[in-house]
Amino acid sequence: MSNASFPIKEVQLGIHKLSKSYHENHTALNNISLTLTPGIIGLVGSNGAGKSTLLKLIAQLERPSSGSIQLNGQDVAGCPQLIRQRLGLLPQHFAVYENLTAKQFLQYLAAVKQVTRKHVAQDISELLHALNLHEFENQNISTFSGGMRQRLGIAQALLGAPDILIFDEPTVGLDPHERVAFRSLLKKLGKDKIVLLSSHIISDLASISDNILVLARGEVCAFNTPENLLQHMEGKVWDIMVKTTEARQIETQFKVCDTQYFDNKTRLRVIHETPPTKCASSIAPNLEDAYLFYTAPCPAEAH
Ligand SMILES: Nc1ncnc2c1ncn2[C@@H]1O[C@H](COP(=O)(O)OP(=O)(O)OP(=O)(O)O)[C@@H](O)[C@H]1O
Repeated sequence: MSNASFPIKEVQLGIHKLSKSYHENHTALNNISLTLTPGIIGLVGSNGAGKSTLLKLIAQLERPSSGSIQLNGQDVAGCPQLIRQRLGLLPQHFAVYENLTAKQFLQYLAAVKQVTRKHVAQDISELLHALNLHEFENQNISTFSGGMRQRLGIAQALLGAPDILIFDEPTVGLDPHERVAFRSLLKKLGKDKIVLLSSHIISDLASISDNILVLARGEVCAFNTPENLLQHMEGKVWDIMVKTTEARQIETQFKVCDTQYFDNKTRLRVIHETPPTKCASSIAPNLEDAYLFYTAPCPAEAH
């Protein structure tokens, strides 16, 4: 497919049968195929599920063992620059130059990234404002708190107005106010950019993601809108109040996603296709239930 079939501003990433193995007998990512278009894609999965591996492959920081990535229909294998020049990246471990000020750091990175936009100084000033760092722009980064560093990391990813944004756990270290501000910034960005966002905090992704991508053991378990994921869970989440001794038995048979203890009773939130017990009542699902439905092993099967 040629680039001409896409509108000038539109960006599309095609991921085709992508696999990555770091060792002979361990596959970090197994045969993943996806099409990503502008919008916010929330990436979730347990530790080691393959989230960072997928993000690193898309960012052209690592090469796949097999499979391919296409930008607007063009295979990027021989030309990683195709993606790199349109990419903003906040890696999981973000390094800074401690002795530069926030403004100097962004100026330096703009030069490294060869940002050619006319008004780089104005862009930097706007980014410092958007991330609530303008008051500290002339302060050395060595004096910054963890949350301020993370915001600086987000600002540097946005330099040059890239149309593919990758944020690996961006909300780590942000206080609740900053999380809210970051979410509203993302909402604006997601209108015409592909924004890939990984997090362990499902509630952070629930309200802003256009689609949620669930990875487990290197494979895609689900890729759907939050609404469709919730709809799929209807009638599969149960509230059960039993004697504490009976609760133990239920825990060994079903996926239990919450447990509350009272005097001699226990309330369980259970995920199952059919009522797990006679006294189970159906309750409204949330995205955490959906996540556990796809990723948690069923205890009965594990035995
Ligand atoms: N450079 C590497 N060398 C060897 N194994 C690696 C390397 N990077 C990742 N892995 C392995 O690949 C698998 C997927 O790791 P990855 O970092 O992608 O998971 P993740 O979902 O991002 O996990 P986390 O939530 O803990 O960050 C893990 O088993 C991990 O140990």
